Amino acid sequence: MRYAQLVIGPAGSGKVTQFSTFDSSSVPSKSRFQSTYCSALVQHGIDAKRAIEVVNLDPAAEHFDYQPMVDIRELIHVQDTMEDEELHFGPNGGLVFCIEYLLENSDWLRDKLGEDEDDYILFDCPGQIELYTHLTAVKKLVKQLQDWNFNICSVFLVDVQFMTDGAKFLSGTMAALSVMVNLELPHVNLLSKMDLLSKGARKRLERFLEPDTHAILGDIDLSGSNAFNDKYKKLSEAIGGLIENYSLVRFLPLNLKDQESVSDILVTIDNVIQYGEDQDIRTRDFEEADDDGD
Ligand SMILES: Nc1nc2c(ncn2[C@@H]2O[C@H](COP(=O)(O)OP(=O)(O)OP(=O)(O)O)[C@@H](O)[C@H]2O)c(=O)[nH]1
Ligand SMILES: [Mg+2]
Repeated sequence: MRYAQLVIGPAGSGKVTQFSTFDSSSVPSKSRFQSTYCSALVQHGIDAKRAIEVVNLDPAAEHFDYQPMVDIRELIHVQDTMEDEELHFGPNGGLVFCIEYLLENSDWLRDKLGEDEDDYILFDCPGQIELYTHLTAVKKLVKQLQDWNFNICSVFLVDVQFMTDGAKFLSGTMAALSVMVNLELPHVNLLSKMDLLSKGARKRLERFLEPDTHAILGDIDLSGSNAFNDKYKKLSEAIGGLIENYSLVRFLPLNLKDQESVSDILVTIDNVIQYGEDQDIRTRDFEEADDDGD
């Protein structure tokens, strides 16, 4: 088995692009702040003597100091699709084309990934939300990875600054739900950039973290009765009910400045993709044998 996180989320949510604060040759340091999810996880892995690799699937990524294990830009760059005489894509169509091109050339990816057992890989994806909410290319890519023995889960990052009031929280939740329904993968939602919230904002957010629709709806201003408000209220309640009844969408706060937060998230995701279970079984067997006096 191999293990993978598909790291997705809107542009700027903090998935990876900048590795500028990351220096892979440096000594482990618990205090240095890693500015994005992937770099924080890689650094956490180094501190814990655990190999966590990154594969760059963002064909528009500019530059990073860190060398990813595989880089889609070696196969195709979004610039290629925009400058090509026939294709002439804009940046968004170009991104979609690149992911489809990767699918058509999946042998390239398979060879690059190799076949090492127990690899643990973060796939950094582009921040174009349509790729996850309704297009099929990423879904097909996931299927490929599963065929190549990857236990994979999607990790959806949302910038917490866009989630601090009821209405925003509902819309972020709906985005997460669309991704979950489309990808059909084990799924973890993260609120990134927790370090940027004030104490007050953090407190307000806490009410939303356990899915309590009343808290969320109470936060939406529906005072004053008019035709729009009445309809809007009904709609919000219906959406709230959907979220509550299915208990589907939960968000975990991620604070990259807090090592404990990073390690809690990693443990949660490891459980989801069953990373480490084989090792556990092996230890347990060993302990049982020991009890028998062997
Ligand atoms: N303070 C703070 N800043 C963060 C955090 N995570 C990311 N950032 C910053 O947010 C900005 C956007 O982060 P990126 O990693 O480029 O975002 P992305 O999700 O990869 O975006 P796309 O590649 O456009 O899809 C960068 O300037 C990061 O340094 C965080 O946890 N805290
Ligand atoms: Mg990025």
